[in-house]
Amino acid sequence: MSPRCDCCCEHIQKLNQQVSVMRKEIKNLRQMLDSAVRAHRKQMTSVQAAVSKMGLSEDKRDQTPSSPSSSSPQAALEQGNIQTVPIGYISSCFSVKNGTPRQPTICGPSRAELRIQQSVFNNPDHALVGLEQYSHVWIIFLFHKNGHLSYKAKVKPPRLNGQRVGVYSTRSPHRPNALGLTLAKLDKIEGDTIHLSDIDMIAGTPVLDIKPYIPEYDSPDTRMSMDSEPHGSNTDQPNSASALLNEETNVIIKDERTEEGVESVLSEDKFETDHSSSGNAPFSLPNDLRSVLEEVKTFVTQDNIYQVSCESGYQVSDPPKTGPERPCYGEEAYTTIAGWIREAPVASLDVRFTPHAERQLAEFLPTHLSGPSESDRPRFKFLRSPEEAAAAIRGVLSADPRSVYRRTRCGDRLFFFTLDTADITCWFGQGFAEVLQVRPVERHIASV
Ligand SMILES: C[S@@+](CC[C@H](N)C(=O)[O-])C[C@H]1O[C@@H](n2cnc3c(N)ncnc32)[C@H](O)[C@@H]1O
Repeated sequence: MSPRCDCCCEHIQKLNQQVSVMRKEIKNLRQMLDSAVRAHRKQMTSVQAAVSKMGLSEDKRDQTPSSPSSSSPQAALEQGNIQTVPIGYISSCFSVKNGTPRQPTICGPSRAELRIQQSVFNNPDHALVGLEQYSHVWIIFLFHKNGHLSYKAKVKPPRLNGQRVGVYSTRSPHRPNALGLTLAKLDKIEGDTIHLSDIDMIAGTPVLDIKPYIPEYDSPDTRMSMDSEPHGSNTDQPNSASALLNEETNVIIKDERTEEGVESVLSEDKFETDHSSSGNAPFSLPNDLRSVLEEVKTFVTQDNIYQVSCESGYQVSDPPKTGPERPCYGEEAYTTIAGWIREAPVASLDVRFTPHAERQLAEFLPTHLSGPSESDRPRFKFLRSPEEAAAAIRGVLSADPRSVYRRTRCGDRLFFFTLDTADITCWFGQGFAEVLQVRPVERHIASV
């Protein structure tokens, strides 16, 4: 190889310098291009989100079969975008979120009224005709007091004491479409107004829909018992032992759902009453299986009802933190729920009243009583008596209504909530809540 001359070397050096400058420029250009692409993508995403919010998404518009004008109500409906119109607003014994039961079954005497708006129907009372035949109704409503509309994929249910689970495995109010669903007791209907109890909605809650609760449609265990009605004669019936177990499992589910005592649910009376009350013929077992049924009953009414192994055909208890066991036979045989619903890490509390609080509560007049001499006494608007109010307070407090933060960080602070026309003050100790004061809410005294 011939030796390089000086000028060649110099030239090569210059070229190398130029190459390295160009490399740097290329690198810079790449970086600029990358960030421009990122910015563009971001912009596109937000534009797409805005477009789909308006119901004008390109993809979806192409899929619309009958191509109605994209801004028509029909197109909006087909794209899943509807303008909701509340059919009415809840008046209830809970005025603020604090102290409102987290689920309707927590506090039986919780009461509410719902008046159907005339702006929705010319004759709102017509829309309620026939509903009086049902004992319970589903109320679909908006969590209108969610404050900020933010939501997260994982939430911390208060009963899980800080543990996180997917929002769709909970009844959290904070969800993309702030819709609530409550199964309420239908007390009576007066014209355009429905009177409810067992509710967990605050006053002013906009209601979007009402549907009758029909166990045969809404409750898997009832669906099973309908299927099993013709057991005595049906040749397609499953073998008798498994039919028996299936039926019995239904009984267990009823117990879990209603949280009634095991004994009461497993009694023959209750079993038959449940069926007859839902309009079905009473379920009857072949005689030779009755003794087996008795054995099964004795077995499941033992303390370990939820710890029976799958081999015996019963549902295994779901320990907190683990997923539910699947049914051992026939998927539809019974429902399963997350273990923490039944066995939450947050224990229920004993509730007590100080003598002072008891006296204050007794001062409240039952709703139906009035008289000039007693006009200075506070009166409930929804609750029927001080006893009913005491039961409601017990229901609310025994479920520990505090947020996880309050419970863990400032457990010794006083807790205030309003129930109907009473302001309640209480405090929490280890395993209990004590009501210290029950005072009338000023504004209600003035308006009654
Ligand atoms: C956990 S949610 C459950 C509601 C319903 N049963 C459900 O499963 O969709 C019940 C809680 O929502 C809150 N809440 C009730 N009405 C509300 C409203 N209109 N806006 C915002 N939060 C409400 C109260 O704090 C109540 O304790």
